[in-house]
Amino acid sequence: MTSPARMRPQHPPTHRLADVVETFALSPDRPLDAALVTTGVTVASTDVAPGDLFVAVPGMRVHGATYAAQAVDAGAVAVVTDAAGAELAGDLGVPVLVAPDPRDLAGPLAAHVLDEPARGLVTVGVTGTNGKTTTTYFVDAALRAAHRTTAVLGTVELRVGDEAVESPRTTVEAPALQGILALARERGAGAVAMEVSSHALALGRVRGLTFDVVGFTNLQRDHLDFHGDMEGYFRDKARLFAPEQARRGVVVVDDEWGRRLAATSPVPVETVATHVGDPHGADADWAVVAADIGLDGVGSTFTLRGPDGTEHAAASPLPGLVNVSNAALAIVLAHTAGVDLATAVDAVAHAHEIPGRMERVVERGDGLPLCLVDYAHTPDALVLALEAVRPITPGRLILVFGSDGDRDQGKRPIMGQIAARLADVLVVTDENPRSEDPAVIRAAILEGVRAERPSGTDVHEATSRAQAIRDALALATDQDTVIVTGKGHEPTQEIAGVFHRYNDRDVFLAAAAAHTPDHARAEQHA
Ligand SMILES: CC(=O)N[C@H]1[C@@H](OP(=O)(O)OP(=O)(O)OC[C@H]2O[C@@H](n3ccc(=O)[nH]c3=O)[C@H](O)[C@@H]2O)O[C@H](CO)[C@@H](O)[C@@H]1O[C@H](C)C(=O)N[C@@H](C)C(=O)N[C@H](CCC(=O)O)C(=O)O
Ligand SMILES: Nc1ncnc2c1ncn2[C@@H]1O[C@H](COP(=O)(O)OP(=O)(O)OP(=O)(O)O)[C@@H](O)[C@H]1O
Repeated sequence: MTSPARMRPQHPPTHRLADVVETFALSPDRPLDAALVTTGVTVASTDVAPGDLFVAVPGMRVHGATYAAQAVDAGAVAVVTDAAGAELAGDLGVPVLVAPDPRDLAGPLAAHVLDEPARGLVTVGVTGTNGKTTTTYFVDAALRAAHRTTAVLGTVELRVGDEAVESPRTTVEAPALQGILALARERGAGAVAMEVSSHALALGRVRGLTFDVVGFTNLQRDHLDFHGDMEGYFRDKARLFAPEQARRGVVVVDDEWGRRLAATSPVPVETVATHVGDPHGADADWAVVAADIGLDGVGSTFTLRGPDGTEHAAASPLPGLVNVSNAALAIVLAHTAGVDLATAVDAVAHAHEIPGRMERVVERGDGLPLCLVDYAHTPDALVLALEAVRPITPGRLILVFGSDGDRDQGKRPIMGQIAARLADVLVVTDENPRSEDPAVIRAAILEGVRAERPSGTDVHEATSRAQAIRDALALATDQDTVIVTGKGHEPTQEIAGVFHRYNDRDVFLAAAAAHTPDHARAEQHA
């Protein structure tokens, strides 16, 4: 698979270094050779391509200037940094260009050097605590119906047209983002949909990009270690709704944070209320006025009232009311980004599977249960996932799950308790144990399970995640649903510092292929 660092244009433009220095009022440490040119920008020495400007930013761990010599060895033509960085870097044999805030500059600098790639693209950004990935894929489905080639960027992957690479994080660093946008433009893409994390907003990763439309899903308690408190978290999210970042916005007003954002946003916003019967729906521009579980026994149908009062029959292809919310937001986002409303409604209803998000890996039938993979790894998300799957499960709900090591320990028994309350059969296993003893993590989960289900009936434990999936399939009939939660699309499992190639979907498919359905078992015994 291509490295994210290689998601760059093949034929980048060329800019004279002296012009860049003048445009951004940089202070060079020496007279500049008029022949010096640059063709790219990066903040990571490991990603330098010959011709790049290396922007050395002060980080939380280390100053990027520590790696300036490596960047120059890899072909960087100059280093942009602050005064402290210039001192750290010393004499590198290439110009050192000083700026007061190199982190803030990295995005605009990359956009300039790559000739403002976003200008030729329709751009949609989605932020919020939950639902970013799902909403972004729904938006991409609608954009694809209107623009033949699109790009979609987020937690799961960085995809331009048919080429995809694993994503290093939800929102990549600013110069990497501009590089991907330039690649998208080079490949003839018409539109880009991307997730914008709160970390990205706080760390300027989308600086230099003014989105055509941005969306807000919701705000729930999360990442307070980084943002300090809910006010700080909200302030960072709200940065996306500033005029230099977005032309227009669409805000889900189901929670108080969304209502506050809509009321204070400096850019024009449309509001969407997605809870049927919520009194805030009356004031919202768009509102979900009816919703029913039903589409193919998996998704939901719903009615979306528009600003002119017209009602539109719409559908979400994923189970659960949260996905009605995500689908409604995506439809309005795509429409605001120029997609005809009927086209957006139809495209979202038929959106392809989203890797690891309620992904249907095996369909029910021929002795096999419905097999789903979901990313739910918090107590709230686990409740939503199990509640969404119950109505489409004629038999038993079988859950394979665990909990991460080196992360929130308090949630382990809570997840166990929720699982025991909402699922019928449990297979407790490992997620990413990291540096912790996996048995200790499972024991904490099982403590919560026992609190809810002291009998221990239908509770199993498996020391290997792949074995847990095989065990679950062996227990299931075609009336049951097996759902594996926690890792979603993840391509690796982290155990004791080693990332092993591992993916729930692949294991599920292999186990299903090897599975001997009930009726065949009965025939074999006959
Ligand atoms: C808080 C945060 O996001 N930190 C990220 C940030 O750290 P930092 O700026 O403090 O950088 P640093 O590690 O001190 O290094 C300083 C500079 O030296 C450079 N460097 C460093 C090493 C080297 O060999 N060469 C080199 O050039 C780095 O690229 C960086 O520019 O830049 C680093 C380099 O790109 C990231 O590794 C690091 O992500 C950390 C590991 C991380 O886990 N980030 C998470 C929290 C994050 O961003 N998550 C959100 C999603 C959250 C969610 O919604 O769940 C995301 O968008 O993914
Ligand atoms: N609109 C929503 N409101 C509340 N919860 C949601 C919503 N959409 C999805 N979820 C829950 O959040 C989980 C993550 O969904 P999704 O991946 O789309 O969100 P995300 O914002 O990208 O989160 P992450 O960064 O963790 O991937 C899902 O398992 C689902 O249970």
